[in-house]
Amino acid sequence: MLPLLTAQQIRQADAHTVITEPISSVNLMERASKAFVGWFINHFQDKDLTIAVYCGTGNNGGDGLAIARMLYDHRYLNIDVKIARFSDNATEDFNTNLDRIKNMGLDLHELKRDGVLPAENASILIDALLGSGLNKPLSGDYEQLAQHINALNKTVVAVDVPTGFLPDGEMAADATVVKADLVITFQQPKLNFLLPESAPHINCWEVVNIGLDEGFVQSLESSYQFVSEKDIKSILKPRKRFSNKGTYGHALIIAGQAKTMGAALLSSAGSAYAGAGLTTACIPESGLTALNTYLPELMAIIRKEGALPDVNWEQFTAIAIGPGLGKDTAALNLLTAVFENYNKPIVVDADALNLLAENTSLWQNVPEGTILTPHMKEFDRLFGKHNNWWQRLQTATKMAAKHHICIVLKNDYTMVATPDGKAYFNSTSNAAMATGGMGDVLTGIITSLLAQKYSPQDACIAGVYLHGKAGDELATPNRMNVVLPGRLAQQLPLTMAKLTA
Ligand SMILES: NC(=O)C1=CN([C@@H]2O[C@H](COP(=O)(O)OP(=O)(O)OC[C@H]3O[C@@H](n4cnc5c(N)ncnc54)[C@H](O)[C@@H]3O)[C@@H](O)[C@H]2O)[C@H](O)CC1
Ligand SMILES: [K+]
Repeated sequence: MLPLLTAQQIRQADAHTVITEPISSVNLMERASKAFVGWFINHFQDKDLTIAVYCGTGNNGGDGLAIARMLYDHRYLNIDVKIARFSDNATEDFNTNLDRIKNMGLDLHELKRDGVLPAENASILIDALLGSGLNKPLSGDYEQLAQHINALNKTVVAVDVPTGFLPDGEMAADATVVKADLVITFQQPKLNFLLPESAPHINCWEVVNIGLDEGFVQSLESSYQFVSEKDIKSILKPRKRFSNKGTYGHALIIAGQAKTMGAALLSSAGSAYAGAGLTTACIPESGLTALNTYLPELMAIIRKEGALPDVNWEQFTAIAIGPGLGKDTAALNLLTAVFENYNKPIVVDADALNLLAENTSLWQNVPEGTILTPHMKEFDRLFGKHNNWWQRLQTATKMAAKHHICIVLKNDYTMVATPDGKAYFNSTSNAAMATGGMGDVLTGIITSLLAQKYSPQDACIAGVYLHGKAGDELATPNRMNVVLPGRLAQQLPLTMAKLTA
């Protein structure tokens, strides 16, 4: 796992590295700038590019000066450096880099506090005005300059963090931020890059390693982790020789109404293709033909109107409830019965989440390790209205700890909050997957992994990763505009085989 640190923790790691490596802070700046330049020149290979580097007078600006110098050394000769002298303060490393760049033959301009905005002929702008040191929203000269840069509509590459973007914490919805086509960020993605509020400000980001002390970073025991393929490979267990269907558990999916059988079929397919030994769908009688036709490998328990189905709860190694279930009394009775009769973790999705939100007394019977899989609206129905995703992240970790459950809060970087108060951000999935039924398949996958005896935490982290990875494998090489959930389910055996090989 890659620990995701707050800006304050990154500063600590920075200071620690300077002392223990040891390396001077200006050399750490040199290393960071070199890493930026390495990525930049690989992707912008035309040395005739006209580049303007906008520098503040803090360390982000110091990076900007070092980057300009290094690009010039790499024979990018059309470089113009603009220094925003909006503050009387400058850091020592900024000043050192200013001394280094003077007399190199580059164009250096100073922008004063007089509000005159600079003309701009360059095609690429490097934003090194402010970075992770941002301590208040942009105002005055910085805000005007950021608005001016945005109005130019040029390609912007930001150093570490776009100017005005808060790396972590609650950011005002109307904050002025330099809009970056690309952010080349140091050491790790900043937490707010992973939240939807970043969408208007950041088109994409890349991480470059600047060699902060790994041991120290791990010792900070960050509450936030970024999940990588390596982590999933260590979670997933290959299927064994001499195993049989009993080895891989029996999942029960309680889902669907006459009109919403698709949700039951897709979640059951997710479970079957993710490898549960047996998958039984608990569905209304009207859905039986559809079930048998769609996937004959599935088994059925029929729900008759007005009666609870006769279920031998203990025969199932995992149970999911919710997709397409509806919110009528029958659905509520079923959910109540599941909570009362089954004391192992239960996957609660869709309508079952809404029922839980409306019937808070149900909470007392929620088994430990239970997994909730809400999207944003379901999450807010459960836990109250939130104004932004930072708030949702805090609530998710708090509620997961309070109720000893896992909460899978779905989005581009789906976060899994766990009973120990941590949050794991997923790194797979793509916009082609934004289509109805995708969440049903995810519920099936997580239930399947739970049935196969993965812990609730591992089932969530690996399930979310596999779901996104299967979607990536389909969408990315084929440049597919949309990936349908049923097709994604069929991809799972291949995705899982590659990760367990
Ligand atoms: N470990 C690392 O990741 C390294 C990071 N480097 C670079 O350093 C910056 C952070 O530098 P810092 O000097 O702390 O802050 P900034 O340059 O972002 O800001 C300078 C200064 O500006 C003031 N300020 C903050 N907010 C505002 C505002 N809204 N309006 C006006 N002024 C503001 C405040 O006083 C700040 O201190 C990081 O992003 C990297 O680019 C190192 O180069 C290598 C190690
Ligand atoms: K910046």
